[in-house]
Order: sequence, then structure tokens, then C-alpha cells
Amino acid sequence: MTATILDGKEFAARVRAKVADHVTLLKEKHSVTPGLAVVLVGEDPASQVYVRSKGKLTVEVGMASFEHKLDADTSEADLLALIARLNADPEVHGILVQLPLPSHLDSDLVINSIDPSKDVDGFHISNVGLLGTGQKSMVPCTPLGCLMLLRDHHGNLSGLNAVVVGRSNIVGKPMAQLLLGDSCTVTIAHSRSKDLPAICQGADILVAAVGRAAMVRGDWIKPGATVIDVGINRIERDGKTKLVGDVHFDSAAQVAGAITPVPGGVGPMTIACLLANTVTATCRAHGLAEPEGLTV
Ligand SMILES: NC(=O)C1=CN([C@@H]2O[C@H](COP(=O)(O)OP(=O)(O)OC[C@H]3O[C@@H](n4cnc5c(N)ncnc54)[C@H](OP(=O)(O)O)[C@@H]3O)[C@@H](O)[C@H]2O)C=CC1
Ligand SMILES: Nc1nc(=O)c2c([nH]1)NC[C@@H]1CN(c3ccc(C(=O)N[C@@H](CCC(=O)O)C(=O)O)cc3)C=[N+]21
Repeated sequence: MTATILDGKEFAARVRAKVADHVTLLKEKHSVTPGLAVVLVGEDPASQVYVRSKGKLTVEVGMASFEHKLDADTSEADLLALIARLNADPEVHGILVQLPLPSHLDSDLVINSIDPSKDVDGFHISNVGLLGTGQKSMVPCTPLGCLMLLRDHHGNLSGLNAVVVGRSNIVGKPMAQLLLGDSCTVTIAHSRSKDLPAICQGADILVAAVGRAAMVRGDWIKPGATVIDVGINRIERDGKTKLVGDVHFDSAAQVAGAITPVPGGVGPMTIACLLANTVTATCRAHGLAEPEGLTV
């Protein structure tokens, strides 16, 4: 069997087009320009690439982009003061603090200082609680992007066995919540799980969010399963840097029914969902109707 490729790049472009349409409507009918503030502390090269790409796409959909680049040794008090200013700024509807933060900063404290209604990452404790109890919240971008791809491919996920490998707060746990919300039977695996290949073999939907290049092999996959590869790993091959996922693509694509590539799968969906969340946050802030299909 050769798997269908779930083209995240193409799907993300469609999501951004929908976002751009709604931005036009907000500007023309309501004189509101959605604004996204991105805060980057330090000079991690991968983070700089993401922040640049987020800024470019934010402007492309017609929103205002505010970038705040702070020195790696910025104090917690200074960072919290910036977040307080952004919380109070009516032109800012979404705030993203790029993770990971330098180790002298308490990321839980920093994230929880963001106004939850502007927390377009969905990492604030109150959004986590709202999602966990099935209430309206801001939904983390990467899991939201994965869910959009899955719903588009399957229609209905009810009753399917889903395995999420990885239990981080930013991907694994919220992904499991969303799949549970769509009535999958959900298993969360992690570094202490016994016999990971056997757990994965039971999955109709397998989400890999681990951070280990090509860990999930074709023989871990149930024939016909849908495989979502969240991993972004930079490896050296033939003297060049290459981006690979957590799934061994070539062997997995022989067995799976559908699979996301890396690059061009989940990554572009993450950024599209960040823009979608910013529009959603803007609509909620102004008491306006939210666009259809841009959140769960
Ligand atoms: N495409 C995108 O938009 C995004 C991609 N990513 C990528 O996704 C990957 C995961 O990110 P993130 O969740 O932040 O990573 P974390 O490092 O926070 O979490 C990794 C998880 O994988 C588990 N794990 C590690 N090794 C193994 C193993 N050998 N077997 C089973 N489980 C294991 C860990 O288990 P334990 O808890 O027991 O330690 C942990 O729960 C990374 O490659 C990251 O770059 C992340 C965000 C967005
Ligand atoms: N507060 C916060 N929110 C995040 O959402 C967040 C974060 N911090 N820290 C880092 C991770 C990682 N992440 C990615 C986003 C886009 C791509 C992406 O667009 N990837 C492209 C390739 C990009 C490249 O070539 O490097 C692709 O997969 O096709 C990848 C990874 C968001 N994250």
C-alpha cells in the first residue's frame, strides 16, 4: 500500500485564505484590524526562523504584526512588564511568547501572565482547563492543525483508536484532549511506555510528537492507519542539514493509509492556526460572530 499524502502546506494556504477573508471583513465592516504580538527572548536560530515566518504570514493575511525581540539575559520582571503592556494594548488581540524560554525564566509564570483571551497559543492554565472540560477556549495551534487535517481526511473520528506518542503540554496532552473530544479511544504513550511498537500497532490514528528523528518505523503501523508526524528534527546528512519528522517516512508510507510529510505537513498548519486563533480572539474581544471552521 502507498499512503495518501496529507498536504499540510496546501491545506494551510486554504486556512490562511479564509483568515484573510475574515480580516478584510473585520477591517471594512467593523474598522478592526486583528493584531498579533510575538515575543522572542534570546537568539535561538530555529526560533528566529519561526518568528520571521510568522511575522511574514501575519502581514500577508492583512493583520498587524508586532515583534518584540529581547536579549537572552532579559529579567523576568522586564518580560512580565512587556506582557502587561501587551495585555492592556487594544491593538493587540493575540500574544505569543516563543518557547522554550532561557532557563532563568519561569515559563509557567510567564505564560500564565498572558491575558487568557489573548493567549493564541492556548497554553494559559485557564485555556487548558476550558479545553479539558469541553468549554470554549483558545486551542493550541499544533494540535488544532492536526485535528483539522484528520477531520478533513476522515470526516468523523468517532470510535477510532488514537495513539498520541508524547505528553508535552504544548502538543501531546492537548492533542489527546481534542481526539477525546471527537470521541476517539485515546492512548497517550511516552518515554516510560512499555512496548511502544505494540501500542502504536493498535492505532487507527497515530500522532508522533516526540522529537526523535525517524523513531516510528513502518512495522509499528497498522495497515491503512493515518499517521500525523509532528516532529521537527534537524539532522546532518551528506554535509547538509535536513529536516525530518519523528516517523521514518519511507517505511511508514508503505503501510499507512495516509501520512503527513515533514516538511510540508503539520508545521505550516501550526502557523495557519495561530493566525486563525488571532482572528477568533479578535472576534471574541469585539463581541462579533466568529468565522466558521477556524476552531473546534
Ligand atoms: N510541527 C510543529 O508545528 C511543531 C513541532 N514540534 C516538534 O514536535 C516534537 C515534540 O515536541 P514537544 O512536544 O514540544 O517535545 P517535548 O520534548 O516537550 O516532549 C517529547 C515527548 O516525547 C516523549 N518521548 C521522548 N522520547 C521518547 C521515546 N523514546 N519513546 C516514547 N516517547 C518519548 C517524552 O516522554 P516523557 O514525557 O516521558 O519524557 C515527551 O512526552 C519535536 O520534534 C518538536 O520540534 C513541536 C511543536 C510544534
Ligand atoms: N509559543 C510557542 N508556540 C509555538 O507554536 C511554538 C513555539 N512556541 N516554539 C517552537 C514550536 C515549533 N513550532 C513550529 C511552527 C512552524 C513550523 C513550520 O512551519 N515548519 C515547516 C518547515 C520550517 C523550516 O524549514 O524550518 C514545515 O514543517 O514545513 C515548525 C515548528 C511552533 N512552536
